[in-house]
Amino acid sequence: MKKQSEGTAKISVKDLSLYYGEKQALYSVSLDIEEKKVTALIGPSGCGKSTFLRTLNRMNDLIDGVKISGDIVIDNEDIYKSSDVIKLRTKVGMVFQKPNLFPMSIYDNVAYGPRAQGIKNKKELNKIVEESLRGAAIWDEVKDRLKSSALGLSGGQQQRICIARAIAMKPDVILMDEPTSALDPISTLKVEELIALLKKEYTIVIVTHNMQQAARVSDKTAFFLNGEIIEYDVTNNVFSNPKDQRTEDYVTGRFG
Ligand SMILES: Nc1ncnc2c1ncn2[C@@H]1O[C@H](COP(=O)(O)OP(=O)(O)OP(=O)(O)O)[C@@H](O)[C@H]1O
Repeated sequence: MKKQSEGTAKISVKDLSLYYGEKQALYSVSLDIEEKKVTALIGPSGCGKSTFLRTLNRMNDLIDGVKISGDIVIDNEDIYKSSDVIKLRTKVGMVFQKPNLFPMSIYDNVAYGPRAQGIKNKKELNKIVEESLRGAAIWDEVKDRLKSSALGLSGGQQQRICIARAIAMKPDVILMDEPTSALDPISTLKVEELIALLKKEYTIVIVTHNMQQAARVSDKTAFFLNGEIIEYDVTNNVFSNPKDQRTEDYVTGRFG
């Protein structure tokens, strides 16, 4: 039973099903995602975690033959009924598995989105770039080389620049699809520390294969299996006191 004392739902998903052509990938998924918390999506390969994540900013719309039913309400607005996908993707930013910076300077990468939105004033752009890099805990490392190529940074630094690029759009929600799977342990730790800072301001949903990571960074965890949510609870309960045998088997490493 869901307790009423829990935080406010920023995102409310009801009865969401998704098909890639004939193949069903999500089965009537319902989930309330709390504001300014970190929600982890875990489960074995192919269970639908990334598919689910991508529905939250309509990234699946870009794939041919995708059919979606159900509702996703963000801030009282059904995102599949409103047609303004650009506005949605500004509000719900995304960070991918591999850093995907543009072959341009650090500054231009972070300023890219704001410029595309029409911001041209240099002072204003400088402010956004600095605030975003500070917000992504990488300002001190790059402040003296803002005009150098972003691709000259380490993978971990590049991923934090990707996070800065997302922050520069002033989103409410940041989706992260296995953001540390391509990183070494020290860079992973830095990104995890950053996630802990970011949740003061943003609602974060993260897909991870790394169970320790889910346990370290998230407040709530949803366990997916074959396109369904098997268990969704406070992270500590999912890992220490799971209600479903399948969750227990997964978190204790019996399959996956
Ligand atoms: N573009 C696509 N076209 C067709 N089927 C797809 C597509 N993307 C994903 N699928 C299928 O949908 C199911 C769910 O995939 P999804 O990538 O969401 O799982 P996942 O849990 O994120 O897996 P992983 O942990 O391996 O990334 C899988 O069976 C996958 O093969």
